[in-house]
Amino acid sequence: MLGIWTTDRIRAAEEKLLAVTPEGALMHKAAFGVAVHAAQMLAKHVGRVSGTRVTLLVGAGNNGGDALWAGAFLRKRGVRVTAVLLKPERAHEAGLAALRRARGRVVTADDGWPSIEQADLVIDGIVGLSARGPLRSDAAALVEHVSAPVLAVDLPSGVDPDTGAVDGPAVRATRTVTFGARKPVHVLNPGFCGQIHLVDIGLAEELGEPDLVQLGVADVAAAWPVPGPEDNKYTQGVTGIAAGSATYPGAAVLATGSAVLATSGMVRYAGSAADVVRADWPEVIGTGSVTDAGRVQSWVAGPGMGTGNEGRATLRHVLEQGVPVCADADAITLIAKFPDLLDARDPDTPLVLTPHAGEFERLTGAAPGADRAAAARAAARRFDAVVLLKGHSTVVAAPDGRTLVNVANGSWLATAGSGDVLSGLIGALLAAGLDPWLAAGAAAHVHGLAAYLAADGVPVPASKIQAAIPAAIRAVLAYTPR
Ligand SMILES: NC(=O)C1=CN([C@@H]2O[C@H](COP(=O)(O)OP(=O)(O)OC[C@H]3O[C@@H](n4cnc5c(N)ncnc54)[C@H](O)[C@@H]3O)[C@@H](O)[C@H]2O)[C@@H](O)CC1
Ligand SMILES: [K+]
Repeated sequence: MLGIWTTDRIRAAEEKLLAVTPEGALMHKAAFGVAVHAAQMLAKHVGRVSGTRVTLLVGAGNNGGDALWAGAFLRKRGVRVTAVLLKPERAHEAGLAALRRARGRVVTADDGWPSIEQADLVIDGIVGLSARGPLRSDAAALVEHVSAPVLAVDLPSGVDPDTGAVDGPAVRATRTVTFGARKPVHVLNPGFCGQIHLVDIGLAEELGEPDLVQLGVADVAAAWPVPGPEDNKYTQGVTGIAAGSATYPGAAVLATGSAVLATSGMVRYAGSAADVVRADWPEVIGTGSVTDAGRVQSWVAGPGMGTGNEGRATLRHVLEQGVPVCADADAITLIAKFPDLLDARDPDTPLVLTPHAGEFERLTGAAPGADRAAAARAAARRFDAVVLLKGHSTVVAAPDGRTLVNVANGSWLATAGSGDVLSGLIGALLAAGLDPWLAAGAAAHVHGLAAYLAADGVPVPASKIQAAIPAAIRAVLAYTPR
């Protein structure tokens, strides 16, 4: 698993490291990394390094210090460097001296416009770990002038380091070079960060347990149920799907088919779309109602199920069965409307809720807000359930506080029926006995990958995302350690 640490934790780790490191050493390492990446970007965008123009946007803290030192290193490669100082009297002293020694130009913000407009590359050292609130007006004005590719130092200025929220003008970086460890902004708002590169400054030993994690492909491969010689159709779990209706069978077909494709276990469908489901998926055992569905090891309830009395009775029944439940779409709306439905649940059996922002608001009474990880964590505690909050970055929080983020490869998942596909994957993994937090995270990973493979750069309907599930699982399992 790849760790992500909040700024408080990073700062605490840095303090420990700073105490045992010669003064300036960490900043030199960080700035050297910035300079290397800047040179790479110049080579890529301009075709050469020497003779190009780089403009540094320099704030009053160490983030600006990094930019100034990087500028000094770039001077040695023949780059024409101009530093635009937002607070000349508070600019990082040693960094500024280094740039001056290297014969870099230094101007104030008022005189900075031409150099920003003419730059081949802009290095954003306005603000880093200590950023608070929207960019101040002088910084905001500079940011709005930038049209060249931007390399952000540590994180793009104007984007909140701990939540990724943007409230006003912000840097849209082509590349972000960060130090020691990734911060929440890098996974919660990757769109503003561009390509993210981590420069090792020796922080790993001091960091401790991460605040957020991202599942690596090897983690998903290790978790995904693969049958062994001893397994049969029951040992991989039986997934029950309560979804869709005779009038709207689509959700049933999407959720059920995805469960079929996810594992080698069995799938039962219960509802009025049974005939349509069987026509598409002959291996599925279909019944008209959850009451005569037979034994399952997990239920998926909700997609296209309706929010009337019938849906309510169905949801109550599946919650009473004492098996893990993935409650999606209409099931979330029903729980929001009738919270006592959750009384039917055995508190020791896992529940996974998969709201998008609107459903989240319905469920909890408040929109997720700027801090989506904190919102998901609070809802997970409140409902004693795994909460998967959908978005470009999907956050999955467990009641015990474990939180992972799944970053989408593009936005092709934002299409009708895509959520039904996800719920089927989660249900199949729950039936196979995976920890519910890992099941939701692994399903989100494969779902995103299937969308990416199916889309191949163009819009794609949910049925094609479903059809790409085997290719996505194949790609993931290629990472299984042998
Ligand atoms: N501490 C360390 O050991 C290291 C720190 N490094 C760099 O140091 C940075 C952190 O430095 P600092 O803690 O000095 O702080 P920053 O450089 O992140 O920011 C501090 C300055 O930004 C201003 N500021 C805050 N919010 C603002 C806003 N919304 N609009 C405009 N200005 C705002 C503050 O008034 C302050 O002057 C990291 O992001 C990283 O770039 C690296 O050099 C690696 C080593
Ligand atoms: K920055």
